[in-house]
Amino acid sequence: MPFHLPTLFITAISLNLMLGGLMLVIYEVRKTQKCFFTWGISCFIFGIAVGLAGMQTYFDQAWLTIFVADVLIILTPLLLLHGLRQFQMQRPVSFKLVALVLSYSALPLVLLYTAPIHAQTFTSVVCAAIYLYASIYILSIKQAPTLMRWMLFFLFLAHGALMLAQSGMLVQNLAAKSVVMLPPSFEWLLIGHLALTTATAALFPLLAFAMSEKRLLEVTNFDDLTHMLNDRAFLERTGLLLAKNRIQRRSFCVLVIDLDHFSSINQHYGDAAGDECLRQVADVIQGHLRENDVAARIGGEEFAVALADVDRNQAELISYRLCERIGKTTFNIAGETLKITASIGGIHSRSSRCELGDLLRAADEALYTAKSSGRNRFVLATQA
Ligand SMILES: Nc1nc2c(ncn2[C@@H]2O[C@H](COP(=O)(O)OP(=O)(O)OP(=O)(O)O)[C@@H](O)[C@H]2O)c(=O)[nH]1
Repeated sequence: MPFHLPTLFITAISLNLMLGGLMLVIYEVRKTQKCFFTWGISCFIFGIAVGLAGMQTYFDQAWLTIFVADVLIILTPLLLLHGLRQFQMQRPVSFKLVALVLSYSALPLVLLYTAPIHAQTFTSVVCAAIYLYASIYILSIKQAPTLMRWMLFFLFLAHGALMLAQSGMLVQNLAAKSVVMLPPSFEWLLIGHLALTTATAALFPLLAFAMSEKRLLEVTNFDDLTHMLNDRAFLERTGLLLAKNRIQRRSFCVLVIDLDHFSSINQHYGDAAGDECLRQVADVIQGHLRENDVAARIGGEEFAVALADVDRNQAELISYRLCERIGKTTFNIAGETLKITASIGGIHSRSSRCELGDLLRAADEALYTAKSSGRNRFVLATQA
């Protein structure tokens, strides 16, 4: 079915103006994310470029309807790529790459703009190269959710392939005076182009919101210093583990690990050294637990561990190993090696009715006993 070319142009312009407006609205509420401003401008520029290109048959000014239009068409994916770089780096990014590619592309267009199909072939090849590059670039944005990264990869790849197909078709019709004389299948390419632009533009805000959501969860659930769970997340996850244990009538153990005389590390080596020590202790703890166990930093130099489905012997063995491993680890801090010990208080419970608050209180009491009886040891209480 042949399409009416002016209708396609008008649809493309309106769609891009709408998408550009949407991006600017998002930028208005998320001023720190400059990428939305860049993507918005990219949509507007594409709308203007399509408008100029659409005037080819009505307005005999090739420098405007071909040269300027094609430069703007190349600028569109370049700005899209620039926005992705701003998004990835989360800081101002230099426009050097955009300026460089644009000037190298504008030079051949100065020679080609009197031959519309030749100019458009060149423009399509440059755009294809930028889209293909963007498809590889998006895979390097590791902080983006995997599914979204792959969706954008395929969209950019498809856009690059479409642009190559467009240039192939243009090469076969180099004798044509304008795109109006091209076969109807050319219009299908334009429709594909519109569909891909819309899908890509719709994914960008989702990408940014998914990232903010991820960051928010990190801030609320994880400790910045050690990247372990924080006390809030520990209570939440251990509560779930305990509920599961209740259903399966399995025994449960909570350990509270407190570093000994930690204030002296800060006093002798400084707070930064103390921080590094905490990070390394966190690694030691996490390296000794099973996949289903929950470990967290619940206070300054205090950690907690919830062990699901362990009998008393296993709980003792784990407590002993943790104490021994922390005590034996040599911490390399600011060129110096130092040692640190930990005291562990724990509660092993066989009751399916135990409450987390009670278990933590009992573990704290056991910790107090471990500290007052000399430190660098574990005390494990039992709740029937
Ligand atoms: N570097 C660093 N120090 C911290 C952090 N949070 C708490 N601390 C320090 O941890 C120390 C805890 O001191 P205390 O509660 O007296 O305990 P302690 O010196 O380990 O002695 P005992 O627990 O009785 O063996 C204090 O000096 C805090 O400043 C942190 O995030 N980084």
